[in-house]
Parts: sequence; C-alpha cells; structure tokens
Amino acid sequence: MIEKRQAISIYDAIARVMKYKVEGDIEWVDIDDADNRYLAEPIRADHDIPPFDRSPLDGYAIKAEDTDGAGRENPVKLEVIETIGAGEVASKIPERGQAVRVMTGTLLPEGTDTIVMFELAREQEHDGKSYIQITRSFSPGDYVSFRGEETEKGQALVERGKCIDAGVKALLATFGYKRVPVRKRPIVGIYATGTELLDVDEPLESGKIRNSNSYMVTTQVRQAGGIPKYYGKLMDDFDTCFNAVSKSLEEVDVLITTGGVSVGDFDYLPRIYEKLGADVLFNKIAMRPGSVTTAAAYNGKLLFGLSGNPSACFVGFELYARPWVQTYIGSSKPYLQRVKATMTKEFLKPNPFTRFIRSKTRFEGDCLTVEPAGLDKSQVVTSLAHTNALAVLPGGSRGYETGTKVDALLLGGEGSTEPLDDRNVKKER
Ligand SMILES: Nc1nc2c(c(=O)[nH]1)N[C@H]1C(S)=C(S)[C@@H](COP(=O)(O)OP(=O)(O)OC[C@H]3O[C@@H](n4cnc5c(N)ncnc54)[C@H](O)[C@@H]3O)O[C@H]1N2
Ligand code: MOO
Ligand SMILES: [Mg+2]
Repeated sequence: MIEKRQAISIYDAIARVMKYKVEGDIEWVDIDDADNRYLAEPIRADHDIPPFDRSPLDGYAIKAEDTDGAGRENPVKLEVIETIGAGEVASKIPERGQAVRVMTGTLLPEGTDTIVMFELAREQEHDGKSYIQITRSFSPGDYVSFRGEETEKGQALVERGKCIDAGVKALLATFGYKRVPVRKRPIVGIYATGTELLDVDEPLESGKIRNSNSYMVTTQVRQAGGIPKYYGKLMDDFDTCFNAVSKSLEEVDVLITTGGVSVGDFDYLPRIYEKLGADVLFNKIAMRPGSVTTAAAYNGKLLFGLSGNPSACFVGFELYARPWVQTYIGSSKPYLQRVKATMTKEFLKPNPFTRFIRSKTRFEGDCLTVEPAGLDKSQVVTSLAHTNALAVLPGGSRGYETGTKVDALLLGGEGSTEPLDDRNVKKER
C-alpha cells in the first residue's frame, strides 16, 4: 500500500519553508564585487549633492547685477579674467564688470552668482584682453546648480534589502563606499539522484538520459544569490543516498536533491528523511507541476526534495527554495513578482490543482501577454529554455480561453514582498 499524501496549499507550503528563514551574517565586500548582492544597511547621504554650487553649463560665471538693464540695444560688456575647468578653483575674485570662463561642473567662482551659457555671450578680443557681450539681464542664481539641490546631507536614499544594480552602485561610489555591507550568501548543496542519469559528457545508452536538473538548479541557485555546491549524481541506492545526504548536510546551509521523492520503489528521499529524523514540512502541494515537491527540516537546516521531472524541479525551486535563498542574502523582496497578463493561447485542459505554465510574457502595445513556452508537462525540459514567467492557472473543472487575464510570476527582475496566495483563489472567467 502506498502512503496517502495530504496536499497543502502553495501559500502554506511557502509559509512552512519561511518559518526556517535566516539572514546571513553581514560581510563587507569591495564595491567591484557587490553586483547583485543586497544592501545590508540603508544608504544615507553623508554629504550634499552637489557638494558645492557649480556650473551646469559651459559658459561664463558673472555677477547678475552687471546685466541690469541689458538688452539688444544696450548690451553690457564684461572682461573675462580667467578660464577654469571642472575640478579647478578660480584664482581671482572678479570685480564689477568682470567674468570667469567656466566649464560644466566647475565650482562657482567666489564673487559670482550667475551662469551665462556660451551661446548667449558674444566673445570679443581687443587690446590683448577678452570680453563678452550680453544682451539680456539675469537674476542672481540663474543657471546655477546649487549645493544640496539634488540631495541634502542626512537624507535616506536607498533602503536595506535593495539589490545592488548599476544605479545603486553609482550612489555607493558617490558616498565613498569602497567596501559595501551585504549579507553572506548561503551554500546550497545539490545532488541529482537517479540510476538512469548520465554525465553531461557521456554518450546516450539504452534506458538512460543525461542529468540536466543539477545544471539547471545550479544556475537557479546562483541567480537567486546562493553559492551552489554540486556534489554529483547518486544511484538510486538507499545507503549511498542516505550517507551522501547526511554527510553533505554538515557542509551546507541548505541541501537540494532532485528526484526520488515520489512513491516509486526507488524513490528513497522519504525514507531518508525518516531515517535522519528530519521533520517533513510537506510532501504534496496542490500544484502542477511539482506536486511532489518536499521540504524537511533537520537541525534547523532545510532539505528540499525537488522532483526529478525537469519542469517540476524548476518550478519547485522558484516557488520554495528561491525565497529562502533570497531572504538569506538580505533581499526585501524574496518572492516572484506577480503581474496580470492576457493569454494569447488557450489552455483548455482542466486541472484540480493550480497549474504553473512555463510561459513567455511580452508586451504587445500596452498589453502584457502570456503564452506557454512549449509543451506543458512535468517531464518536459525543452520549454524551460524559453520561459521567462510562470502563468498561474487556478485549478477547476474547466480550462482557460484565449483572452483570459491571469496572474503571471515573473522570473528575474525585481521580486515581491508577498508570496502568491492560492488559498481562496477563484477561477477567473
Ligand atoms: N504512482 C505514482 N507515480 C508518480 C506520482 C504519483 O503521485 N503516483 N507522481 C508523479 C509526479 S507528479 C512526479 S513530478 C514524478 C516525481 O518523480 P520523482 O521526484 O520521484 O523523480 P524520479 O522518479 O527520480 O524521476 C522522475 C523523472 O525525472 C527524470 N529525472 C530525474 N532526475 C533527473 C535529472 N537530474 N535530469 C533529468 N531528468 C531527471 C527521471 O528520469 C524520470 O523520468 O513522479 C510521478 N510518478
Ligand atoms: O510533481 Mo508532478 O510535477 O505534479 O507532475
Ligand atoms: Mg520517482
């Protein structure tokens, strides 16, 4: 008699996993190594931006009062006493009737209060001196970029938990973070189980297939922010698998296995959890693919038993393992982002469980559309290469027609603070 498993909701399964969430310790990394890590502390402005009054233009720094009453018919003429570029400081203080030629980004010279761009000044030379003619009047402060106009010292700019992307990097550099506080990345052990599995460089033989799951999961772990530690593939032999799993558990923060979690004679993971004395958090979820996805806790560490079927394995990682890894590295948005998208292909096969269709989303005009990335079966591997989202089709007795608006979970990009909630989902018609 095979065991009867109780399917729980996706929401509850995520919650059971996240009971074991931990944040990695803070470590300081070089700014050049901080890409795609998450800020462990907020960024606050420790100085004004800009830090001094400066010229936003290539032009002339003048005193506005020198242009009082200036016009086309009565231009004012100013003597240019010096030329300075960004990074230089004027050596002379202009008197009335004098100007300094400045470049974009230059500290506003003492004694000036206005910038006149080159295009508004007629240059002249005589008696070995330079002059400009200006045919309009200016007010003090015209075209000056003032200290603190963008950001004042003390202002909170980026919250902790934000992914360090190019924009955040620019701020870190602006405020002198040679080293950046981030959270450690978890070590995620990976085993692929299955006597049928060949290595990537082995030729096919009867009854065997190449192991693709461990390569796929390794990349998923890395993209989620973890450090994958691939231990290799295991034959479906209880002692071999048990010894490997219990030994590796000591070396990792979390352990992922693929395969061997269903009810087959050689699906040993359930018995391995039992012999370990691990607490099985769930072994059936009301979803497809990935219904057999299992999680167990042992000594405060999580074990994820992902399905051997590639699509189920992929989805199981994204929904349950990814948020745990993302939380460990300090992301404030560990869950996949949910958007509404319109189906451009029908999906008529009804299913009692919520279905996650490996899909492609794209914009058609201002409409976000979603369609299956390929054949939609748990054992399918080919559609994964074209997947950028999981369309969420709540279970029910009927399928979904073209034009239906459904939720889609985006893979990659900014995540969400909230997990998918399937507890009271009604099928949308
Ligand atoms: N009687 C029942 N049989 C099955 C049930 C069930 O409820 N009752 N559930 C089915 C579902 S749903 C799934 S999903 C699979 C889960 O199987 P396992 O997680 O136990 O995985 P395996 O049996 O080891 O392998 C399944 C399938 O995947 C292939 N595989 C395994 N590892 C890899 C790998 N690393 N790379 C590529 N492909 C892999 C393997 O060859 C099998 O074809 O069980 C159903 N059965
Ligand atoms: O766990 Mo299975 O993937 O539902 O087909
Ligand atoms: Mg099996």
